Order: sequence, then structure tokens, then C-alpha cells
Amino acid sequence: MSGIHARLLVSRPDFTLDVDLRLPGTGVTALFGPSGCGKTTCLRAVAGLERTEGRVQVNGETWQDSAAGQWLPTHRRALGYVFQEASLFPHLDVRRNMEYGLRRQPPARRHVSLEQAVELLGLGALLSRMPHTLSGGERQRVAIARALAASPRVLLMDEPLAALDAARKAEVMPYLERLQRGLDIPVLYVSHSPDEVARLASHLVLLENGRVVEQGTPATLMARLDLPFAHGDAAAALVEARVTAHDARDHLLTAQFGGGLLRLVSSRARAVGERVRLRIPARDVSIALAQAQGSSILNLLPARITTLADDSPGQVLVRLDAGGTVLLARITRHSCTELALAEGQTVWAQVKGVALVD
Ligand SMILES: Nc1ncnc2c1ncn2[C@@H]1O[C@H](COP(=O)(O)OP(=O)(O)OP(=O)(O)O)[C@@H](O)[C@H]1O
Repeated sequence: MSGIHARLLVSRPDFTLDVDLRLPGTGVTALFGPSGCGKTTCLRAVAGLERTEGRVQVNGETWQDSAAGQWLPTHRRALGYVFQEASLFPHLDVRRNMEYGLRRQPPARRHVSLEQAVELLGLGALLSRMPHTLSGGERQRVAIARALAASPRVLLMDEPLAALDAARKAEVMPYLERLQRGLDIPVLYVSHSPDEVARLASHLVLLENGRVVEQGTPATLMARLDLPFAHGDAAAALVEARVTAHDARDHLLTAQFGGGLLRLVSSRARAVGERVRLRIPARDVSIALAQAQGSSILNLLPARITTLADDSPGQVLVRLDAGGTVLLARITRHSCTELALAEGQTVWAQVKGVALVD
């Protein structure tokens, strides 16, 4: 059976984890939820670092099955584990740190070469450097490459960016995005950053108090007003689109989605026809009753209001349907009343900010 099946039961005096995860066999699954909801416990249980009741199967291989009395210790589970802080061997240079990963797998079972791992994480120029001479971001890239070089059947990542400052996060993120596209093994990625989830995940599991609240695609879950993503500053809609033009002079990319065309500034050229994921923050969408004339806003889209919901004090979250795609707008309660907005009404969504996420 392809995919990951993890039925996990952990009982601690103050905490119970009770999940039945059936996850895709490729792509990045984000485990998301508030502090203490059991994300790390899930990863540790899949890794066999936590003795749990239940069953763990990864792409057809059974690692544990308590009903059958089966249990593989961690060192016999083909997994890579990346923690918040890279734990490299201080006395080995980058190449030797990675070779250590390689040795964990007999040659016949290796499906990631050292060269591939070096290439994916962009480490070519760092191979002879010692860990103490690397930046935090570089150390973390080496830790990821070392985990990959062991040819794991699953890569477990526990908030790999959490210990990095914003600049270092931005430096490592493109490599994680590349992993998401270039790897054919599943990645379980623990995060409590909606931004990371939006950029990296193809599947999202929302945990609360040791239980799965909901799971699905990030685009679907992030647009749901009854879930936490749509609230708070990071609320955004994810839009799958296809590039239709790139104007090199103005660095302007045009992409088509179900609701029309979106234009955004992108210095990196994209091929016409390429699929892109766009992120539209709720705070960057405003609403007008008529199509604005002479506006500097590039994107004006007709849309229908499907839901109006109270958000933070004085603010309303508007869920819009733009040709079958959900957009979110955060506006003031005052404007909502002034414009007499109502569910079912057709309006113009004025989209000020659109960002490419991969
Ligand atoms: N070794 C342990 N012994 C006892 N309780 C533990 C242990 N490790 C974690 N816990 C508790 O289990 C619960 C789940 O912890 P876990 O680390 O899985 O949460 P998390 O969602 O990863 O949190 P965070 O986002 O803060 O890392 C918490 O209540 C935590 O206090």
C-alpha cells in the first residue's frame, strides 16, 4: 500500500494522542496546530522514538503493529529526521557529515546519491567546511542533506526553520521548496507557521489536543472560516494558476485562474503554461461595489460574497467566490455596514497583493 498509515495512541498523565493518519506517499504533509497539540509526538512515534500502541506503515513497509506484536527500532526504520537545531558532528567536515548519513543504508537500498543531496541543498561550495564555520541556515541545509543521503523512505522535519532568524529562514526556504518538487518520498513537516505551510505543503493535517481536527489541501483548509488559518494576520487564500505571460521589461507576470487573470511583479521569469501557486493575503483584498476606474491596483476581479464573518474587533472577514476559487478579504465592520454588504451579493474584489509561493 502506498502512502503513510499511522495509527498512533500515546497516553501520558496530562496528554493523549489518538490519531489515525492516512497520508499521501509523496509530497509534503504539514502537521499544524497549537503548541502542545502533539505534532512532535506524532513524528517521534513514526520514528519509533516514542513507544506507542498502534501501527505505522510507510509505502508498504510495516514498521510497527502492536496487534501483531511487531516493532522495529528506530535504527531499522529507513527515515531521515531533521530537528530545529542541526546536530552535525563538530569534528567532521560537511562531506564527512554527509557520508555518515550515506553509510546508514546498504548500497542496494540507496536511492539518493551524495551528489543528488549536495545538488538539491546547494552545498557544492561548502563540502570541505567544518560545522563551526557555517551559518545557522547552512548548517540546517547540511543536516537536511545528511538526512537525505541516508536514502530514507520518509523525511521527518520538526520545525526545521524555527531556530533561524528571518533572513536565514528566507535563505533556506527555496531549498525546502525545491525538495518538495524534487523528492519522490513523503515528507512530514511539523510547523506552526501558516506561511511555511502555504509555501511548502501539498497536504495539511490540523491537530488539536492530540486529535486530528481536519485534513485536506492547504488551499481548502486555509479558506475555511471555521478553522484558525483564516483568522489572524496570516490569513490568506491560495490560488492555483497557470502563467499566460511574462513581461520582462516591467517584471510583470500574468496568470490565469478560475476567477480571471491575476497580475503580479516577479523578477524571475516563468514559462508560459507553468503552474504556479499564488498567495493572496486577506488584508490585501478590499471590496468595491463598482469596478474602479483609474486605479493603481492591478487586479480587479468580479466575485460573489459567500460568507461574512466577524473577525477581530471592528473587522469582518469576507469569503468570496471568484469563478469557483475562494478569496478572503479582511475589511472594517464600518465599511461592511457603509457598503451594506450581504451574502450572495456580487462585488469587485480589489487585490493589492499577490505573491508567488513556489
Ligand atoms: N517526554 C514527555 N513526557 C511527558 N509529557 C510530554 C513529553 N513530551 C511532550 N509531552 C507533552 O505532550 C504534549 C504534546 O507535546 P508535543 O511536543 O508533541 O506538542 P507539539 O504540538 O509538538 O508542541 P510544540 O509546537 O510546542 O513543539 C504536551 O502536553 C507536552 O507537554
